Amino acid sequence: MKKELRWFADFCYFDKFRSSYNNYISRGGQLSNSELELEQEYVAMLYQRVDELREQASGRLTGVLRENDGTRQARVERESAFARYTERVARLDAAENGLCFGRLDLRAGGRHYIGRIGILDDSDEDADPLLVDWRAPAARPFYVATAAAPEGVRRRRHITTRHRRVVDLDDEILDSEALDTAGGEGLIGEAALLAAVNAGRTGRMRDIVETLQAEQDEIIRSDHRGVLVVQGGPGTGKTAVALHRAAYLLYTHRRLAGRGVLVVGPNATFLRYIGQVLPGLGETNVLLSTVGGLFPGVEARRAEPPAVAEVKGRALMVEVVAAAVRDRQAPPGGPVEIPYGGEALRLEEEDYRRAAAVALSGPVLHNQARRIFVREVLDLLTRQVAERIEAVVLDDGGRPLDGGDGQGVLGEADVRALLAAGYPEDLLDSTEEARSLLDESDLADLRGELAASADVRTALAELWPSLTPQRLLEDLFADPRRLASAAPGLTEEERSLLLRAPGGGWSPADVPLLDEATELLGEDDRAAAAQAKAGARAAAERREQIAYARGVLDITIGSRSVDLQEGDEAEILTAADLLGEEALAERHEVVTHRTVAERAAADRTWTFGHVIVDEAQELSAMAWRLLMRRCPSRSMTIVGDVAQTGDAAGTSSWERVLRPHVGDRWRLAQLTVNYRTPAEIMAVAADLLAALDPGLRPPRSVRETGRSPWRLAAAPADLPEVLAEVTAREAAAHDDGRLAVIVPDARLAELAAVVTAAVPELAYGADPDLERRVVMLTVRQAKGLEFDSVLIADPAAILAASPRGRNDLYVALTRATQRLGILHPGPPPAELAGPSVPELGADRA
Ligand SMILES: Nc1ncnc2c1ncn2[C@@H]1O[C@H](COP(=O)(O)OP(=O)(O)OP(=O)(O)O)[C@@H](O)[C@H]1O
Repeated sequence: MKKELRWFADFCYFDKFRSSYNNYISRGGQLSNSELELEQEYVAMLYQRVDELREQASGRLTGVLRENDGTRQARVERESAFARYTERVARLDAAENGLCFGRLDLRAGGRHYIGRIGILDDSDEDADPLLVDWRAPAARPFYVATAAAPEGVRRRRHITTRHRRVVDLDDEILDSEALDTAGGEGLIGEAALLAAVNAGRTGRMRDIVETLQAEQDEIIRSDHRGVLVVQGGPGTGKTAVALHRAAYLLYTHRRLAGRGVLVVGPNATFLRYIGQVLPGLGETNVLLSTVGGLFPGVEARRAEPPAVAEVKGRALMVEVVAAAVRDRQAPPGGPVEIPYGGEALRLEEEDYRRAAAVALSGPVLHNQARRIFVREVLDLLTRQVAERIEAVVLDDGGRPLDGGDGQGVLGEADVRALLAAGYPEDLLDSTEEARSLLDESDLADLRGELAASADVRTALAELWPSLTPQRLLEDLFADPRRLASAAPGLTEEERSLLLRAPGGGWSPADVPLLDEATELLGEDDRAAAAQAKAGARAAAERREQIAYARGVLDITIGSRSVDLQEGDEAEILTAADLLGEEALAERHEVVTHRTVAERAAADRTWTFGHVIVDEAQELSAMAWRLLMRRCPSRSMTIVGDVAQTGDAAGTSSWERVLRPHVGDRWRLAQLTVNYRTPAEIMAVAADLLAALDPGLRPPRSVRETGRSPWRLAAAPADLPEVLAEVTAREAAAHDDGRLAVIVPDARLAELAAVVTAAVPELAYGADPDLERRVVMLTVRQAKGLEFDSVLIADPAAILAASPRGRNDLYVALTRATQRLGILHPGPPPAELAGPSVPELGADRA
């Protein structure tokens, strides 16, 4: 048997694929050369068309940049044309690899070629497209048609290309008659899938448009309205499906592009891992973020113990934050004296209550209410000062006192008294009669003086502070009394977990609290101060625009083949001079040049057209509140696996998570096939899952590898050295794949130090580089990722580290696409002592 066929047989042990192997063999394992050539011709024609389209779009882009009509209207039009052509070029670029990957031969005659983008036949408007976008309805049968339900398709062909060359064809005949006449030519589509899932990992997730499976396609194309929960075991393609759904929705509902799609993932490493998938599909109106990244201006880098994050994530924190705000509006507990004009003004508690009641009588937030409160208190203080003035210059009957000349005009003594009482000097100049001192405009001036007084301002700031969410939380966490008052529902011990000195930055679990606080506080007074800085910002923006313009020139002129006219070249090559960065910047001055994703990232109040949440089981109740605010339409796709929940604040029930926000108005879709983890490894994970919850069923693996996972015991003291040696051996034995060593949180630093000595290329740390061949991760870091080979060190410590230890170990066990080894100090944990993971002989150690 030929080597390739043996390789193929390796992957065809599994029953589901034995038939496709047999079919391949019965075809003689031969590809028809003439078929290959025909497809090559067609694919070459498609690439040529793409090249033409790209040239056209680049030429138009250059044209847009050369226009210099300075009217606002022209600038707006230019901006929109610029965005359109830039996006078009990006889409065409993104489609370069695997432009065309399928063909459907229809029972009714005719055929569709399926690819990454749609290409129309310009020469004949009525003709079928030359290439059908994978998201178009006409492409759907490519993913869902079966022999039993062929959807009008006679033959489905997978076309594999490499660098514009067709290298393989796989046909599936979906018509039983054709199957007979074709002499047993049968179902071979799975070969492309198996080739994809068996391919070596690169540290970057790939798109799966060429091999999407029916259950995945159904989810991707399902209605975008409402909340869709996609539950599936490890490796079932939840992340892949979520990302392809984003691409599908943006293609199908173009207006979504204006508001963008938010994709939320568990950490920065994961976001980098999936970061290429959507741009690779030509979609850019997507913001990838963690929950911690969704509060502009705050970088949530602070590390804190899981127990602290768990308390911060509880739904009860809604009340705590609200109470913390209310406490900042509490009466002072007695009269307040405010120095003014050499004497003290006095604010009774009752006065405070009255002002506060007025301030809070409408639907206003703390900082808006403050403005009303300040107005009320200033009115009150103004009256007090006025009364004092009157007491100085009026007699008991309200008549002016004799100023010394018997005419009722203020005398020197009166003026001195008024000045001492804080009455402004300039008002006294033209005054003849005390009563006239206190008309409306005088009172307004008097009020203005009060408002400007430093003492009055200090008192007001204490009575009703203008608060940023940061200050509210810092004050709250720094003061046990404030915490006790705001969080009576927490135990003493839980409150002490929240205590910390001000400063030191913010943690991811703080971000939903900051967001919650902002909702109650509203804009603080610093917004006004910020406006004063607007001038400086405008200048900075202008600099940014100029830098941008320079970038535009570089991109459009330097790196792209543009549609040059005769003699244009010299001109365009000096376009920076011709247009000038300044001039170009000006053209972009009125309308923003930032992408939807950039604008959304900078704006806390931005609401997205659709929100996708990955590893959604990990999110706390507070994080859900934040996300729901970002998506008032509740058009959401939530993907996760409640059996993989590791975060103490996470959930084991979608119902519990969603009920407060959407009641029972959500749909559940399930993914059942595991594309990542081979059956041998999944058997180990299944034992653990049964221990976790006998009701849970692991997903069915799509393949076997014929390789059993193994475990190896080490003396506890030797574990680091043994791990280093095993890692080095494993890395050397499979030098073309990615290897991950998954370790307990608490041992990362210690084990990394020893393993690095043996494997210097090891990546580890807060945000490790997944493209390195060998990486050491905690379970939390490994969540959502996958590697060709995985070593797990000290599983007992992973189990013991948290109440969700079994979930964590389940995650660790299901990261490998090929090989799994487990290194345990002393005897193995009971969960791993079964026959599915045999102990390695001493010779392998
Ligand atoms: N239809 C498919 N064709 C090819 N590869 C696929 C397909 N579906 C899934 N895969 C691959 O299977 C692997 C697992 O997919 P993915 O990471 O999306 O699973 P997941 O359900 O999110 O896993 P986990 O819950 O463990 O994070 C990925 O490499 C993905 O590309």
